[in-house]
Amino acid sequence: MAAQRAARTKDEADHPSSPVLQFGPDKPLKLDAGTLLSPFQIAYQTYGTLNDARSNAILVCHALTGDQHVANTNPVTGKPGWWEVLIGPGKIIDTSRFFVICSNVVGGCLGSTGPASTNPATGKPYGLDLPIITIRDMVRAQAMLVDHFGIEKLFCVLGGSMGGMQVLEWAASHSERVFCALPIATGARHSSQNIAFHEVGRQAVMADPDWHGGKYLDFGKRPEKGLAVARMAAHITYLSEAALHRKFGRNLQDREALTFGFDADFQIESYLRHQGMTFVDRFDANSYLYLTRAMDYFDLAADHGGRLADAFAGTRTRFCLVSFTSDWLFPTEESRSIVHALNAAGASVSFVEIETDRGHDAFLLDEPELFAAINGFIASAARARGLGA
Ligand SMILES: CC(=O)SCCNC(=O)CCNC(=O)[C@H](O)C(C)(C)COP(=O)(O)OP(=O)(O)OC[C@H]1O[C@@H](n2cnc3c(N)ncnc32)[C@H](O)[C@@H]1OP(=O)(O)O
Ligand SMILES: N[C@@H](CCO)C(=O)O
Repeated sequence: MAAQRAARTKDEADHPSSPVLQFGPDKPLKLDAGTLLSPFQIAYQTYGTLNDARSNAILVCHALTGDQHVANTNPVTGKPGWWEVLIGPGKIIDTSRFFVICSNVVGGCLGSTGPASTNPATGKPYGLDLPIITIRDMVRAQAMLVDHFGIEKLFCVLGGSMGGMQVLEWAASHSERVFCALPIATGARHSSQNIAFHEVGRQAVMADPDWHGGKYLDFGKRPEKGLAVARMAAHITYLSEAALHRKFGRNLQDREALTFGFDADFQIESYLRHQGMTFVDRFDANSYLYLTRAMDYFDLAADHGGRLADAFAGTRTRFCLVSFTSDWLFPTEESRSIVHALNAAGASVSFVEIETDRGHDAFLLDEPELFAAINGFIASAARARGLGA
C-alpha cells in the first residue's frame, strides 16, 4: 500500500498540470461487449493529498468531451480546467481537505485507451476495431484506478451529463464503495431524442470522405468537417432557446446588412462555426463515435430487470440530484424519476432544480445555486463521514 501512496509523487501534488499521468493495470478490462481489453491505460490527474484513513477521496467524472484536466490548465487548449472554478485549495471542493481524482474515460482521446490507441494485434490504431465501450466499462476501469490508490470507499463521486451517468453506475454497481453521490444534469437512460441527436452527429462524421471507415489516421487527414458539423448540432442541444435569444438574437456578425449569400450573416452562425472548428482541434472523431454510443447504450433500469429502483436496492449511499429548468437534453423529469426510484429503494436523497436559462451546459458555468447545492451536500456528508467541517 505504501508503494501505491508513493505512486503519487510530491511533484504531482505541487504541479497538477504536469504531463498526463497514466496507469496501466496489469489485469485486462472486462467489457460489456463480451471481450477483454488488454493492455489498456487510464490517464488521470489528482489534486490534494489522500489522508491516512484513505477516506477523503472524491472522484470527478467528466462529460462527453471533457477530460481529466478538471482543475488544472488544459494542456491541449491552454484554458483553465473545466471545473477549476469549483475545485482547488480553499474552493468549494477544497483540495486542502479532499483528494480529488479525475480520469479520462476509456474510449476517450486524452491519454486513456481509445480508438486512436495502438491495437496490439495489428500495430496500427484501433479505429473501429476497438470494441464498443459502455458506461459500465468506464466505471470498471475507474474502479481499478481507485484500487491502485488503495481506496476502498470513495467519499464522493460526482459529475454532470455523461459524468452523471458514471456516478449513477458507480452507485448501482459499486454502492458499498460510494459514501455520497452527486449526479448532475443527467438521466438513468439516454432518451430517444438524445439518441437521435447523437446519430445525426455520427452520420456527419461518417459522411466526411476523410473518415475512411474510421481509418483516417492511416491517411494523414482527419474528418474535421464532419466532426465540426456534429459538434455544431450537439452544441445547440447544450444551450437553450432563451439563452440563444439572449446571447445572439438575430444580430448580424460584423456586418450592417444581410449578404444574400451563405456566409455567416448571423452571430449565431458564426458562433456555431467557431464551436465546431475549435472542437476538432481538441477531439478525436472516432472517440466521438464511441462515447456518444456509450451514452446511447446507457439504461440502468434495463440492466436491473427493468425496474430502476432495483439498481439501488439496499444502497446506503447518500444522494443529491441536480437539474436545470432549461435543460432540454436531460430535463428535470429525468432526475425526478431517479429520485422516485431512490425513494422506492429507501435511499437518502435530496433534489435541487435550478432555475436558469443556460440549458444543459449550465453545470460547466459559474452557477451560484449549483455551487451552493454542491457545497451544502458535501459539507453535510463530510460531517457524517467524520471528515470535519
Ligand atoms: C464536463 C466536461 O468534462 S468539460 C466538457 C467539454 N467542454 C465543453 O463542452 C466546453 C464547450 N462548451 C462551451 O463553450 C459552452 O458554450 C459553455 C456553455 C460551457 C460555455 O459558455 P460561455 O462561457 O458562456 O461561453 P460561450 O458559449 O459564449 O462561448 C465562448 C466562445 O465562443 C466565441 N464566440 C462568442 N460569440 C461568437 C461569435 N459571434 N462568433 C464567433 N465566436 C464567438 C468566443 O470567442 C469564445 O471562444 P473561445 O471559447 O474559443 O474563447
Ligand atoms: N458540453 C459538454 C456536455 C455535453 O453533455 C461536453 O461536451 O462534454
